Amino acid sequence: MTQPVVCTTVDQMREALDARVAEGATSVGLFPTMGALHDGHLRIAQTAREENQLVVVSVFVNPLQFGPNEDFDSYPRQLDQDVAGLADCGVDLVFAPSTEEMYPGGVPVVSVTSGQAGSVLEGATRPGHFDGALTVVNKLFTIAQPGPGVEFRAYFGEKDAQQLLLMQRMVRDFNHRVEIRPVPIVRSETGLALSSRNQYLTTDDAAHALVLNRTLHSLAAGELTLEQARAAINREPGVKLDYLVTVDPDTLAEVEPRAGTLALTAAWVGPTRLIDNLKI
Ligand SMILES: Nc1ncnc2c1ncn2[C@@H]1O[C@H](COP(=O)(O)OP(=O)(O)OP(=O)(O)O)[C@@H](O)[C@H]1O
Ligand SMILES: CC(C)(CO)[C@@H](O)C(=O)[O-]
Ligand code: BAL
Repeated sequence: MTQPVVCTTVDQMREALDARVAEGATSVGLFPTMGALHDGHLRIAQTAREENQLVVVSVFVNPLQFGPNEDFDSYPRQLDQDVAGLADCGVDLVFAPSTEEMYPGGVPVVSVTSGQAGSVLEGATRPGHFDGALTVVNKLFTIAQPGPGVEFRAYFGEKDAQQLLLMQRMVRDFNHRVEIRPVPIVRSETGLALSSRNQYLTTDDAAHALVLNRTLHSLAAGELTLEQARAAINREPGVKLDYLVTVDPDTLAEVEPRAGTLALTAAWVGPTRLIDNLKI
């Protein structure tokens, strides 16, 4: 098994990437993450491995996308363990920059704004979150851009459905030369969507968190109305609903539940905020 090359600066990253392209790599897959990798991440890294000659995974806990009362300081950081998992997937390059490397001089003067689509749902509870996520991914697209003649793909999980849609919009709006590859949600055997923040859950929390996926399925099956589904989530001990809506998957406009819509939910399970979604 070959160890990935870990680059901590933009220059190192570009040098390593350019060298591999000069050696003949004709496709590059970029998978942006915040680390604390779980099996869902590793599945995505494997998909990127199958589809590209060169695979780059970025690991960066991006301060710009955290609100002042969110978990930036406590977010799990475990780079050595992450690199070991990525080595098993055959990842070539890991880009793990410091905050100073990504944002020399502090908060960037020029940044990406996510508009109306970034101010609803996740954006309503986490103001500025998507501006931060788009800004860092915009930089990553520039940093890992392999240049003309080389296919460039970027991988995003459907768990973060609103983020995925916004990334697609940014690529269209900024004419980024990259193909966005959506990856289906990876779940535990019990149905819980895998998430780095699941590390915060107690055993009881993890059991109560199953109400999210269970309720999405009941809604999709027509066994519950939206109101009943919201009530079912709020009845679960220790769980407090943020939102449960059905939306048009292309616009995020709220619509009645019907085939072709996407049910999206977010809830606090104890102190931990989780999200999930299901296509109806
Ligand atoms: N269970 C999953 N299934 C599919 N994609 C996932 C899953 N978990 C994470 N991803 C995707 O991996 C990428 C990196 O996500 P991130 O590093 O934030 O992990 P996370 O598990 O979503 O963490 P968090 O708990 O902070 O939400 C995102 O595109 C995200 O959608
Ligand atoms: C895309 C991303 C890595 C940007 O920081 C983050 O929002 C995430 O992990 O989904
Ligand atoms: N998984 C999306 C990144 C975040 O929650 O900040």
